[in-house]
Amino acid sequence: MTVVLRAEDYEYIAEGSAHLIAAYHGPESSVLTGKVLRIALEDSAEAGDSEEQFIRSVMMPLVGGKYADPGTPVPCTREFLEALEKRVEPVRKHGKVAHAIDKERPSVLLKKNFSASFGAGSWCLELKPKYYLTARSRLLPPELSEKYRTAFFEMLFDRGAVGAYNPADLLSGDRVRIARAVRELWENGHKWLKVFKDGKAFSSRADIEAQIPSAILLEEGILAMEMNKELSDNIQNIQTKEYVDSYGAKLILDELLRRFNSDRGAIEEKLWNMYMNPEAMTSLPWELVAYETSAQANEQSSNESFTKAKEGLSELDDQTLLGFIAEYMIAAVAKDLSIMICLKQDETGAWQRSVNVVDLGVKGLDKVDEWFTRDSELTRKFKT
Ligand SMILES: O=P(O)(O)O[C@@H]1[C@@H](OP(=O)(O)O)[C@H](OP(=O)(O)O)[C@H](O)[C@H](OP(=O)(O)O)[C@H]1OP(=O)(O)O
Ligand SMILES: Nc1ncnc2c1ncn2[C@@H]1O[C@H](COP(=O)(O)OP(=O)(O)OP(=O)(O)O)[C@@H](O)[C@H]1O
Repeated sequence: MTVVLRAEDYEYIAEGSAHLIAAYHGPESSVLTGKVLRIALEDSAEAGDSEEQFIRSVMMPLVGGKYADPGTPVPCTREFLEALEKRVEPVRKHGKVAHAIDKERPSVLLKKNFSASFGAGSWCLELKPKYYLTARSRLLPPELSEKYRTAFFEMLFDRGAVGAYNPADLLSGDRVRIARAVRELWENGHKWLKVFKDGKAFSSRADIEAQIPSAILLEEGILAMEMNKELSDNIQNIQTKEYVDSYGAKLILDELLRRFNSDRGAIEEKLWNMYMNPEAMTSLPWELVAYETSAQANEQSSNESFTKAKEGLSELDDQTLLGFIAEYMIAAVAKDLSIMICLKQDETGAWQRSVNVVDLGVKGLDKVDEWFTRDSELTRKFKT
């Protein structure tokens, strides 16, 4: 699709470590009104086109097609990206790492603006239902067996990071539990709950309260989550399926690197073929799945099952190993997605509500080492 993009028509919404999102505020346009641009930052792994394909083929069937928008790639010029960078620079709130806009990209993604689905007067609550994953495989050494019982967020909670927030509450479909999770994030001022008005993020809870009582806003958000239990169930299913954990993923990746002469590019390419043919994905064979927690209580049996599973890796074919990695990478996307709850009160006082999901882009294989190191350290530190 070809459209004329002008930097002066765009306002900054937000950014992560890989993309910057800018909303259209220009003259009425059948193509651009109500849309955002998702613009790659330097060092972001994926290109716009492949992200759109990944979201369409892999993530939309999993989260539910009506909740997501894969976007449409549109060509852009270097001049546009330079002008846009100049325009948004003074208001940018960088992610964990600050990156410039990647001016070499030939296209950007045009997507629905889920922070302002109802136009002017829209409020939006952005919730990140992080971190559900618990280990499910025998490819976890016995010394890290705490992971069989403990979800990632609980380990962080133990370090005082997120109060009593529990993503299982947020995704439960039960109003009381959802309220507990949402209020916890609100009261802790945690970044996994952000608020936007007309597509602009607030920088403090006090600024929000000055415009609307938080009790009203949160209540509407909680109700929207309760009414969209189907989405919660879908996200929960992806986050809690039987995956290898980061330790298992690293072992499998190392095995694949040996087979493909240490070429991550070749593995990523094969993985990509798999993403585009999801029916080719296999499920974890029972030999690699643990589940019986009694085995964990018995250290000898646990040691044996780990050694056996680890040795067994070399006997599994490439397709099976790639299938484990593909499913693990998909779970990693699901643990980092955002739910955008858009709300608007009409003249009669009634609220309109829409619930959508963003940040469904594919993650690069180079992340596995980072996740492995962090998970292992966190698990070892937990309860010490
Ligand atoms: O590593 P985590 O769990 O802290 O999550 C990162 C996020 O941190 P946060 O949830 O805000 O604490 C981080 O969010 P911010 O940039 O801090 O807003 C990103 O979402 C990052 O994903 P990616 O590397 O850009 O694909 C996320 O990284 P991965 O999901 O790739 O690990
Ligand atoms: N379609 C959208 N409509 C409105 N706002 C959006 C949309 N997509 C993303 N955003 C906002 O922009 C932020 C950054 O987008 P996103 O998370 O997709 O960036 P990223 O850099 O790829 O990811 P990460 O946060 O994982 O680094 C989101 O947290 C959300 O606040």
